[in-house]
Amino acid sequence: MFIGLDLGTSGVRAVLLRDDGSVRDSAEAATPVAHPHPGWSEQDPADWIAATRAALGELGARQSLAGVRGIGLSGQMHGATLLDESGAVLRPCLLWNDTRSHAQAARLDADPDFRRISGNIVFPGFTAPKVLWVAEHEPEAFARTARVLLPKDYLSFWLTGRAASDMSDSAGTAWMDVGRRAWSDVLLAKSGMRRDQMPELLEGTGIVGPLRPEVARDLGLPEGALVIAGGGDNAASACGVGALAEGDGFVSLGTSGVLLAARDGFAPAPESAVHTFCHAIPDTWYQMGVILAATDSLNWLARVTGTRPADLTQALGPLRAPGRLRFLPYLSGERTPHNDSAIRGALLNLDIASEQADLTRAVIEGVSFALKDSLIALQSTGARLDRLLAIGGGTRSRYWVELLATVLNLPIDLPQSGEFGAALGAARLALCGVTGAAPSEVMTKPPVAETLLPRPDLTAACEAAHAAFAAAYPALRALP
Ligand SMILES: Nc1ncnc2c1ncn2[C@@H]1O[C@H](COP(=O)(O)OP(=O)(O)O)[C@@H](O)[C@H]1O
Ligand SMILES: O=C(CO)[C@@H](O)[C@H](O)COP(=O)(O)O
Repeated sequence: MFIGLDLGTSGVRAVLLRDDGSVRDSAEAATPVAHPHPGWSEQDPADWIAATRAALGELGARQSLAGVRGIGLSGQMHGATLLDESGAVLRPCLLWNDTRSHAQAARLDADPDFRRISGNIVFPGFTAPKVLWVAEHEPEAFARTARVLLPKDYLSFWLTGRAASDMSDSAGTAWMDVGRRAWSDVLLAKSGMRRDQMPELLEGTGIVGPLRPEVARDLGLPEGALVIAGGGDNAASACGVGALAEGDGFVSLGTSGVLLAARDGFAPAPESAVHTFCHAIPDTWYQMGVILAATDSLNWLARVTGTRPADLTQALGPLRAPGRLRFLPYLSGERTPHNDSAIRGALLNLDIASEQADLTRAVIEGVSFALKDSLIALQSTGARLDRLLAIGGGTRSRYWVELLATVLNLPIDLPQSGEFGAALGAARLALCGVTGAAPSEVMTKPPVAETLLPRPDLTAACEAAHAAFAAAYPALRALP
């Protein structure tokens, strides 16, 4: 048996896989996020460990974990976890949606070597500018930094005692030569870092090592079980839904919104503000557009209206054409296509008659229009997407998925209920890493429960509303 552990922003999810690759069970535990100042987003790595314990504890209460041979990891990308010489955490992890390092990111991005070697814009969410922010604002913590680890790699370090990362997650640091799948000494030096502060780089199926005996006992796992490097959450999700080759892709409605296209080769296009990263399997890459607040936008509305996201979407009834109420989902700034960490969200055309359901529709329309901007950016790089598979918590709303199919003008497949996300991908990477099975055999596409087609009666209205949405960004940006 194999376990996949996905360290998401909102929690840790554990999936138990049988040796034949089928899912036996899963469990999850929540992790808090702190926003001590506007634009800041942090987590305490101790909470990741507590949530891992809780999720595995729940799994172990229902299933025997004695036969587990491998544990694969997946996680939210880009976070900077700073450790001292002894391996102790120096400060809370600065997360992917923390935009405080915009000035440092702009400075690094102005040096053409970063885009040339890493193939990507240096977004404020990436790891390098965050560590530079620490160097400039918390010099004592920086001086004591012996190692910087991504969130799932910190978990891997705690599990095994070895500091290792995988290509797909490390591609989001801005320190990597993404085409050559190696750390770039040039980019490290230009951000004041040294190679000895970096973890060893493995492919996603690479073996990090066996569990530390005390950790194995703590988690109720067998002592010989191997930890497998795994992947950043989007690459791992791609493994979970079998998006491995050109033409395969998915849309994810999670905290962030992601539109991902698998690519056979490395074809960077930083000017489009899409991300070009290594896939979690060798010699493969992918491209994606990322928006920073997808279900986070709905969560914001739920919070301020004192309700729950599911209650908001369940109250919607059948799909309607977008009205004039417009939401710009830039609550945490935006990556694709604007690369603008200073921009913030907006509600336009509020009316005295606007109801809560109108706000809900406007929010999920705004997120869908932002994903359309990502699709346009992806298509400009030559990525081909004829249909998409939809994953993430937001897909529990059929209204949202049908709207998205209509806005993107692409058929969207909804997988049958069950596991198909990053935790499954991580477990599949563990299976391949331990047994040597070929990823193409193991990482199959999920059975489709339903395909939602663009609604021809609503496509023109969605196109017009998207055009109005796109025109609002420059106007919003120009405001003092
Ligand atoms: N019925 C629903 N309709 C719309 N959104 C939902 C529904 N149920 C849950 N969600 C959203 O799904 C989110 C969690 O999605 P998930 O993909 O697990 O996020 P992440 O991986 O970023 O932690 C919740 O924060 C919530 O906003
Ligand atoms: O920043 C990115 C990708 O570049 C995000 O996709 C994070 O990796 C977080 O993902 P979720 O918690 O929304 O799954």
